Amino acid sequence: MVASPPKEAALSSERKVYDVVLKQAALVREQVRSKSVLVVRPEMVAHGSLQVLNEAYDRCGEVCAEYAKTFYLGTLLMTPERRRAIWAIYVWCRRTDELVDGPNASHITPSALDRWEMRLHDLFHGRPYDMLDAAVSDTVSKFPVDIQPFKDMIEGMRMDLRKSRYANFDELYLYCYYVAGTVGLMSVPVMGIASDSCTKTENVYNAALALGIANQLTNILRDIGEDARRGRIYLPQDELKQAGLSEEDVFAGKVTERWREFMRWQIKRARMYFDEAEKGVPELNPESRWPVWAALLIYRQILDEIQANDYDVFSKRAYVNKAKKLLSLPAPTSSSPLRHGHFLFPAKSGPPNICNPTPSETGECRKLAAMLLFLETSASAGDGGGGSGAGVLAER
Ligand SMILES: CC(C)=CCC/C(C)=C/CC/C(C)=C/CC/C(C)=C/[C@@H]1[C@@H](COP(=O)(O)OP(=O)(O)O)[C@]1(C)CC/C=C(\C)CC/C=C(\C)CCC=C(C)C
Ligand SMILES: [Mn+2]
Repeated sequence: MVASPPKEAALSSERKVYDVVLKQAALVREQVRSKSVLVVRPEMVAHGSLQVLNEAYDRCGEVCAEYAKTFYLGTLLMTPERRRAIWAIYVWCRRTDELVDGPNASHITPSALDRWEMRLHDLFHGRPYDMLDAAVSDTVSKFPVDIQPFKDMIEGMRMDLRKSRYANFDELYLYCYYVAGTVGLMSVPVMGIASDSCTKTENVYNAALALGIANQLTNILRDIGEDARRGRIYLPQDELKQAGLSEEDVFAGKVTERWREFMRWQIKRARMYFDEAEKGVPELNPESRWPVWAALLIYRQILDEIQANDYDVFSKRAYVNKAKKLLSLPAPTSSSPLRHGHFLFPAKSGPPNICNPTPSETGECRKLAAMLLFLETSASAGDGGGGSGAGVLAER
């Protein structure tokens, strides 16, 4: 993604990534303008394979429900077309992550990632390799999703293969863009931007990028102990040094006052990116706002849990239990939204009013009830993807 010839070498990662955001926003603006209103094209497959395609999407939904309860929870409120498109993108992202973070990761090589990128190119050109790829092929044929964020996520996996230390936040930011900011860029064309949105497209994409960065920074802070045990430290080396901390302190896993001070700053920065992301949610298609709010609210609570654990990310794994997930799905009153946590749900973008639902919101309430039921019955309280699991998605 980021070919930086010498003259651009001085550009910060945030600037380089923002150029990608501008390109993505321009692309989708052009595509939507050419279609005037984005019409999801009917199934472009012969009847026989329609059945296979539906099965493929169903499988994607099962994988998302199994590996990423928080994201799956969010998708239950989306329209069926959008929901299954996000499932397909989720599965592609999970399979990509599993190449370097799954049970077969020790065998992965740069050439295997090159082969994965060739498969990506094929599925974008209607030549899917297997049924899970076919769901992504169908998704990208219906929504103005560009290949660049997918290629950049693979670049993030190459970075994970060759790099286990990050000199400064600029390096870490680029990594977070590659593995997580890209998810936001992939998702916006499916989530859709509200027809009455008055903000620039790039502002929505920037918020999506910020949610990815915020999620990844949170994920890194949650997994410091786990990653250190694998010999990986994502925390910026210069910031550790400034805090009077060394790599040995990270490996020793002691919670000292210096460590607490260091973590307070890391958490504060992650929250700043969540704040940036919040600005974009009200600009999304109404049916996509709530899934993103739910994912944002629940994932951000991991930061609260890290603080509640007195910053002990070495012997404890911060997670949001089901009760707290349920509580974080606020239900604003009919007159005005409740003030929840750190922000007020602006009337036009808050979740469905489940106190005095209007007829249109009754449908939303049914969906919300489905979400709550899913939470109640879901086996574990895992957050996000809950790790790489049994590798059932490994590249075949
Ligand atoms: C409803 C919703 C948010 C849908 C997005 C679902 C989706 C496509 C998620 C893909 C996640 C994934 C598997 C990415 C592969 C790389 C990776 C593992 C990224 C990390 C995700 C969580 O991983 P996990 O919790 O499983 O961690 P471990 O593997 O156990 O260590 C990341 C932390 C990044 C996830 C990034 C996002 C979810 C960004 C989503 C952003 C949007 C949907 C944009 C919303 C739009 C606006 C305007 C805010
Ligand atoms: Mn992780």
